[in-house]
Amino acid sequence: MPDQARIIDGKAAAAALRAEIGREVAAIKAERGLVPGLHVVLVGEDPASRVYVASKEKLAAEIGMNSVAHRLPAETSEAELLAKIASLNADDTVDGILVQLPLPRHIDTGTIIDAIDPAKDVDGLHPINAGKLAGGKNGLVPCTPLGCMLLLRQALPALSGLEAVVIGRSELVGRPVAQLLLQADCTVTIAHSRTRDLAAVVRRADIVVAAVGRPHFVRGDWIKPGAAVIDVGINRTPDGKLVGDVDFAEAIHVAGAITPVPGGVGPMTIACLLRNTLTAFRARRG
Ligand SMILES: Nc1nc(=O)c2c([nH]1)NC[C@@H]1CN(c3ccc(C(=O)N[C@@H](CCC(=O)O)C(=O)O)cc3)C=[N+]21
Repeated sequence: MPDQARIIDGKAAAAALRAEIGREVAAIKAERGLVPGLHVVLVGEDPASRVYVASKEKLAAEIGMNSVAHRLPAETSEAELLAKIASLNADDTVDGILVQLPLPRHIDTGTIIDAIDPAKDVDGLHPINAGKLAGGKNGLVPCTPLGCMLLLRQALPALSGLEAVVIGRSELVGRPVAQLLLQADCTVTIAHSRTRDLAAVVRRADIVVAAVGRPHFVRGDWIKPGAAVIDVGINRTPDGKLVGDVDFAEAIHVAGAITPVPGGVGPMTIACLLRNTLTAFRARRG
């Protein structure tokens, strides 16, 4: 075995995926005069959210989509946000709606997500889409889990029968990525903060997906030699550096393949948002 893991280049994979979507958008425009539309709604001034929304807006525009960011003040009421969503639901030129999370505390996230037309829910968070995923019938699938699977398929020729351990059980990542791994015929374990002897559970895994939100949480000696490691964590250290949930410096000497942070799952998440917008366009407008 080589003494260093293959680094899975999410930045390159995301650029290739965006280029492919861009070609499809151009063909739709040429053949039908239609432009898929992505609308991102941001409430408030959270600096990280502003950066993410600007990046989504820019990348959607770059591939020729109609890209609109709706920036609403922090004091926007739940009723006002619901009215905004209702108007986007009713607008036929809107294919994808993403409400950037987290929302200000006075707005109930579940109420807002439930109000999005499931056919336009490019985040894949609406209970209809989550329910379809749990039943193995995909509607719109959450972007980060989709990105994880695309990166995993680059690292491994076949997933069927492999042991996968997902660390984290969030609605946004842990649960949906576990469903996708199950669809790929992996044997799936969802581990979390109450899991006993987590290190021993992770050591069984041919595939590790770390989505806990704690810097350097997964240690090198938890990794089975040769395993594929997908690091979903985006943690900012006190000195402003981005680090994942996996101790990369340790894990790289044990894993067979590993995603870096930055440059791994993050860029794929945004590329998959654009892919979902195209998927929603096709499902709605043929
Ligand atoms: N409704 C909703 N859907 C989301 O999908 C959603 C959200 N809200 N709220 C916040 C989280 C976070 N998220 C990221 C997307 C891309 C990068 C990304 O591209 N990261 C770069 C680095 C960017 C940097 O330098 O800050 C990288 O990992 O290489 C990170 C994080 C989507 N989220």
